Amino acid sequence: MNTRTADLPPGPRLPEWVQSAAFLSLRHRIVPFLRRRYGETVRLRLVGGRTAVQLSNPEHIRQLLAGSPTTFHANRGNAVLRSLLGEHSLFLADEDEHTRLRRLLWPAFNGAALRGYGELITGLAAEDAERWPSGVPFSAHARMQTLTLEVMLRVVYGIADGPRLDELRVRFPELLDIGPLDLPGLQKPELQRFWVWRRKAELQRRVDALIRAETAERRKAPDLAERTDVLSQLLRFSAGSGADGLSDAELHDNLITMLVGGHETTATALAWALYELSHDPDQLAAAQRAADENDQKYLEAVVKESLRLHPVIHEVGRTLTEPVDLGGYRLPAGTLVMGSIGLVHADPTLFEQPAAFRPARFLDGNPPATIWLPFGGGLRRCIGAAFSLVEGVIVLREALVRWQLRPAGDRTEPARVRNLMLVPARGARISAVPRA
Ligand code: HEM
Repeated sequence: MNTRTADLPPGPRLPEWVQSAAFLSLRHRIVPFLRRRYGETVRLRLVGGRTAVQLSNPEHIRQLLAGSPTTFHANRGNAVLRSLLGEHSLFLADEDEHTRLRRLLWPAFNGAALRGYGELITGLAAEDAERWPSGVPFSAHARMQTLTLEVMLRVVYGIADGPRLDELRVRFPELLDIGPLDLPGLQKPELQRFWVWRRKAELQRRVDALIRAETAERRKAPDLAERTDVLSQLLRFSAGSGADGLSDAELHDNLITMLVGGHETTATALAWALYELSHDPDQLAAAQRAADENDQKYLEAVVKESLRLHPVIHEVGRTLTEPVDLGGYRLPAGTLVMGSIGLVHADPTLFEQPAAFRPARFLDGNPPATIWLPFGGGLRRCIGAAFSLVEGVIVLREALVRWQLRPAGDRTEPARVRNLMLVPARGARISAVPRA
């Protein structure tokens, strides 16, 4: 390895708070600039004296993601996420705790389990597509958010019609809408007795109570053995794993984690896919043909290309527990090392014409996993990756067999940061008329 023992990589000299604020709110614009200005490995200084290093060379990112879990911690356990997700979240766990939780959650995401979700998702996607407005511009992002929330409620949580479902439909989006004003309350629980933070804390308590009530009922459900939703499967697997099974608190925290990790991410990927197709008659015709023939491979390529061109998560990070040689530098313990998914996906040496939307690039054998990174990688690769691809294929099929898409504006929609994700800044507006 080309290791220097000298300093950290070069990077901007602006004050920490400027670098942090810029990175938090404009990362997708700043990161390409930093790459051009300082090279493929760049240092950032964040508030609290924290050093971050951004990698854009795929081989360095591969080393980051394949690194030992004792050296490369997710360490996402900052107060904000901990307060929202709960201390037993897979997202926050490291080393043995992470391995154990992942083993207990995995059976609900493997191939056999995924096959069981298809029918339910198809029903929800078809029902939604039947209700699209005709000939009137609408936000594909808002529409897809409503639909993927419904998938979460019915397919992941397995909640049946009734007052609990109605209430969660309203409360979940409120809970997940986290603006800058909410952050102090999440970081300092003592503030939760006051002002807007009190309302958010009450909301979280109410959601917690609803999930606990659902879980308690489901445990006793007479049809638990036959149910295919994620929660029911986890309850069954857990009961079968003896004392080592998921505790109630672990189950609860990871249900919230799946909601946070899987709802808006999938909605965003689908919204961009519909937006891109609406602007490209040839790609739309190819995708419609695939929908008519139920060519799942092609439809999956559409979702994958959407995630390449518009990665929802712009970078994936690990914190070093000891010094590591990476990217040509000896990085000290405590450094937050980020692999830039956005830069790799936009690299013309890796993807021909990277700014073009071309699903076919995913047909003749996938691009190597080291350069298509929307779900991160290594032992922590997104546990819901296959789930969201299955969902994406079904939702696209049900929409495209029914609707002719049309653009509702020019093709210049930028992304903006929302809840740590990159989402379409203007909602990915499209219009649709029934297919002839
Ligand atoms: C297009 C949709 C999605 C995208 C782009 C996405 C992206 C990601 C990324 C980048 C990570 C971090 C991986 C890493 O650190 O290497 C992650 C982790 C995770 N995702 Fe997703 N995700 C999506 C859908 C889902 C769904 C549907 C679920 C669950 C139902 C889910 C649950 C999780 C969980 C629990 C983790 C933590 C995994 C771990 O630390 O072991 N995600 N996701």
